[in-house]
Amino acid sequence: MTQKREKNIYQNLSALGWTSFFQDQLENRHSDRVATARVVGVRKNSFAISDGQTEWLATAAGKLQQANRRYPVVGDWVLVTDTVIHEVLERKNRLTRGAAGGHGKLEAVPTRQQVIAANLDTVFIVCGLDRDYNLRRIERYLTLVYNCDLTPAIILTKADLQPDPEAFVQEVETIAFGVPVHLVSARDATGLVRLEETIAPGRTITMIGSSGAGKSTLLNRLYGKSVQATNATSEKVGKGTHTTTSRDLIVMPQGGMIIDNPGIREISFWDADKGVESAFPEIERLAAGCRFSDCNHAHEPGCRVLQAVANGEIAQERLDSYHKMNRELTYLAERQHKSADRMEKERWKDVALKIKSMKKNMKK
Ligand SMILES: Nc1nc2c(ncn2[C@@H]2O[C@H](COP(=O)(O)OP(=O)(O)OP(=O)(O)O)[C@@H](O)[C@H]2O)c(=O)[nH]1
Ligand SMILES: [Zn+2]
Repeated sequence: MTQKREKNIYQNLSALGWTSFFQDQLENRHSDRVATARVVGVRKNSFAISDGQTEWLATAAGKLQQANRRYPVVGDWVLVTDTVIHEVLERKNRLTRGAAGGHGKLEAVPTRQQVIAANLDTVFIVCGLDRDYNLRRIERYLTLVYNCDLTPAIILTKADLQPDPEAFVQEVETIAFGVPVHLVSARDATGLVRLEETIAPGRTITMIGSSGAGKSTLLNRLYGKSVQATNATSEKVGKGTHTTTSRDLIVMPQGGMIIDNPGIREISFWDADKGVESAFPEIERLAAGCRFSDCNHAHEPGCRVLQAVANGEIAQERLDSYHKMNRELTYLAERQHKSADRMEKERWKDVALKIKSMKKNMKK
């Protein structure tokens, strides 16, 4: 490959978020037939991929279906020959949640993970200032994002529907602890300029929030024209249906990229390592002052957290929410440890059986 062509390719890819983290993975395996591309859309049986200049459809090689292989999701960097993806590069990070398990119940335990998007710089937690507004749900989203080791920003949409939208910002800030809270309206363009700064060239953002929170509308507004179908434009299809069906990565005129996700009804956790510390820093800080170092902040004497609830420093709902998520994450972590243990035991049982049959054969 000529140096000039290589430089051009690199420029196109870096506009899509390509960095040395991915480049390093290509060491020693350069082939002219293999191209690198980013997954920008997930269709039923294929993937839309782009190298920053051309976009085309590709399918995943059969071997990627194996359980221990990475299967492409939107935002992934892949190695592709013509229209076949045969490898998904290691991810810088990913947004995952638990899937399946009981329905409707928040505390239902998920049985497998669902990677929503990969290689992200910021996650927009989008919440409408209408019936969608729910402080406890924002807390849950924050916990989900922190547990995936990602950077959140909170976007409150539909500011135009409230006479005093700033009051909501103040309330959200009491649980956000330094996470930026943006107030926007797609009606009168409130807050859009400030938001644009976060969509800097090469950066990837994904939006999560319930159906109808205003994600697609916001994306269209930021883009300057309609690139994503919204509930309003597809109303004839029927109410209550999700408008966003594919998770598309859209390159914005601001230079960055936004991934619009279909509304998430159930926010089940999958990554549990981080616990709830990051999302409830004030409770963790107070907990250090409890009389017992293993205090559960339930009914123990000398509990600093319960004291704070009693004197109004911390809302009861906030503590309830803390307990609930803590229970979920602890249970999930234990279960994942157990199944990892079980897999390890089964592996050794296999090895022992193989040795036994080898010995038997040697004796013959
Ligand atoms: N008044 C007002 N309405 C808005 C605003 N943003 C979105 N809406 C309305 O809210 C409804 C839902 O907006 P969408 O953008 O489709 O919501 P979504 O989050 O993308 O929904 P899904 O694609 O189902 O996840 C539509 O009727 C929009 O017109 C806003 O800033 N102000
Ligand atoms: Zn305590």
